[in-house]
Amino acid sequence: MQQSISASKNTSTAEPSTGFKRVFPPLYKATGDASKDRLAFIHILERLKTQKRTGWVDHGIPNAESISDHMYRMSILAMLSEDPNLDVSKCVMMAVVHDLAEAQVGDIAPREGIPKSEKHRLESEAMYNFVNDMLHDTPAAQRIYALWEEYEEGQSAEAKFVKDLDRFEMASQEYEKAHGEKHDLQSFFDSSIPKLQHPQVKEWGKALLEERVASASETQSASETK
Ligand SMILES: Nc1nc2c(ncn2[C@H]2C[C@H](O)[C@@H](COP(=O)(O)O)O2)c(=O)[nH]1
Ligand SMILES: [Mn+2]
Repeated sequence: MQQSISASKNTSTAEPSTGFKRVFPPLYKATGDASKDRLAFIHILERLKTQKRTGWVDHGIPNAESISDHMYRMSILAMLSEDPNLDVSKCVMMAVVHDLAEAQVGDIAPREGIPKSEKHRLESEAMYNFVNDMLHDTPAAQRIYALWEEYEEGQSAEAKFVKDLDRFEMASQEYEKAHGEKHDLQSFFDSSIPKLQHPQVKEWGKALLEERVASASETQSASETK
């Protein structure tokens, strides 16, 4: 068996070199049949396509986007990077795995009040279940885990850039346009745009807010002329 992300042998209580210690028994128990276990991973990915993003659902948005919708646009936004210091391919891969654990844990929104440490632990358990029990720690699986962990640590230039994309992508969802003022979505802008760090994404955020102001005044003047 490949040297797993765990430093020790691949047992259910294996502690990976990253010091991760599994607390709960895995949701998926490896059968040992690599093909069967890999299919379990392939099937669980479907939840990213069907699970709607909690923040929008909580605000009553009908037909809200899914988790993979969000990650897909982020991956395209990553390809728009003009920053020579960023590894764009790495950013694209990081964008498409950053919320992967939500296939098992669900999309935890800030308003649910789950502590960051608990959210991280639940998501680490899920990622470990995917990589260790479903994908048998193959080098490709370990690459997924490493990208996810780098995003979570948020220290590298790529991780900071992708976190910016996470925030900007959410703010650029056009629910106000689609549903008028019926839903107060101000918190989605307040919690994202002001936190943008990367110059290019800050530029995008500024343009987005200018567009939002212009659109609101168009709506306002249209309603006044009715
Ligand atoms: N109601 C709000 N929901 C928010 C806000 N910021 C994020 N969110 C939602 C969006 C997603 O459903 C979820 C987390 O998204 P990740 O991409 O980080 O997994 O939380 C907000 O300000 N208000
Ligand atoms: Mn995200």
